Amino acid sequence: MVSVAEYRRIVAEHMANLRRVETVPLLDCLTCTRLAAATVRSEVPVPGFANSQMDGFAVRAADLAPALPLAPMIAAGAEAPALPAGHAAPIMTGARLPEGADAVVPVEETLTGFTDATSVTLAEAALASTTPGRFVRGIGTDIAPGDVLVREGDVLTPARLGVLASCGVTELEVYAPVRVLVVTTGDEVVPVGTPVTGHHSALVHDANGPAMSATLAAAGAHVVDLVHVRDEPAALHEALALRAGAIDLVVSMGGISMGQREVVKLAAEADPDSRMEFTKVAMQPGGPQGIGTLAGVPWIGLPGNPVSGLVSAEMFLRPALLGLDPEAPARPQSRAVLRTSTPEGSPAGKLQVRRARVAQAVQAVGAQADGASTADGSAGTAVPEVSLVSGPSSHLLRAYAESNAFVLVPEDVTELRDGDEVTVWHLG
Ligand SMILES: Nc1nc2c(c(=O)[nH]1)N[C@H]1C(S)=C(S)[C@@H](COP(=O)(O)OP(=O)(O)OC[C@H]3O[C@@H](n4cnc5c(N)ncnc54)[C@H](O)[C@@H]3O)O[C@H]1N2
Ligand code: MOO
Repeated sequence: MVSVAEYRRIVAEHMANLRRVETVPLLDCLTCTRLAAATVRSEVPVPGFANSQMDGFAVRAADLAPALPLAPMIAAGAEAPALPAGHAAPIMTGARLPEGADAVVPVEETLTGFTDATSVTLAEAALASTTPGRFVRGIGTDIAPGDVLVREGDVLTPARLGVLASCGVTELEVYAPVRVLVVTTGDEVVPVGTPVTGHHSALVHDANGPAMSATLAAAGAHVVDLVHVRDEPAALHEALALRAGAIDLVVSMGGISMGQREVVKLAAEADPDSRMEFTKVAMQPGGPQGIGTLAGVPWIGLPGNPVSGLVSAEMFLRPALLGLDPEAPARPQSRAVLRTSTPEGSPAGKLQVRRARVAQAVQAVGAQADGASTADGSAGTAVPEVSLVSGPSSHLLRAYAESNAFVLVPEDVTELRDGDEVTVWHLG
């Protein structure tokens, strides 16, 4: 049996071989998860010019007087003629600060507002508080030339895309999305839209296909296609032959365990060039796993039970697609206090991954027993409480959908009780 840590390294290595770099327009990175393939530094300062933080009046702080004659108005995007000494210029948010001005008085701190065309009368607050730099956004205060905008491996989040755009970056090097074929298996599985009802029905709707495709896409993969194959190895080879050259990886679900009709295992046996390893990982759920090359394509074979597949993707595939350090937690990790009405078991020698909910309300550790706050008035260190959502079985997909966290029960822990401190991964 392979440990979870070891298998995570194996999957990371397998997936690292699939990475290709491409240069793409920034505007092609908006709708899917993309990873920067190189560090990008700014060549310019942002803001590129000193500008007003408020709608108001550009002034020189040293020239302040209860009433100031007006210079022409400066709109955002317009040129800003120099401010004559002892004057104020109406100025809009984002407009360039004129030469000679060093502060802005917001319109709310004037008695005349924008109504008087010839002068502005300042309120006491403006006279008392206006110092050089007040309500001015200086050159380079957000980004200085040479600042790192994104690092290799960074996800291009909305804010990072905005930062790149604000520096005028039009294209950049990213990792090409891994082109994945998602394969679901099993004679009992039918696509959504096909009825499964009836007295003798032994059919189930395909839950894995949509759930796994969405999981992979959210981690930056390009799901080229989703196909279902019956429990016939020839059908699997056929599906592959049809897509040869168009995919980098197959992620299959099901057909890898101990039965008599395990289609992925049988297809691997029928392919003399296949280099698939079928193994058991010391994890529950998600024990059976397959990895290697089948029909000439890199392959990850996940277990068919819907929760097993999704937990496997969370533990192994998502981190590898995102290029996360295999030694570090793949989600924000914290300790939490377990709340459970009955003791819960966990298999010895396996990492149990329980689906759970972290409460919004947090327990104030260090707060006094009567609920009063600590001597310094703070509420103490916040430790969240966590409750398990349903049992450990891997068909409980709805419970997974209701969860926002995993509780990771280590290999040497066989029982969980109310009040135990546990390790939690916070899912997105
Ligand atoms: N004798 C043993 N039997 C099993 C073992 C074992 O160690 N010894 N392991 C169990 C565990 S744990 C798992 S997990 C499963 C994995 O089996 P497979 O990967 O071969 O998956 P299947 O048998 O094809 O399917 C399992 C289960 O999931 C349902 N399923 C499959 N595909 C879908 C889909 N697309 N949508 C919804 N549900 C799906 C399928 O109907 C089965 O109920 O093996 C155990 N057995
Ligand atoms: O490992 Mo199976 O994935 O427990 O259900």
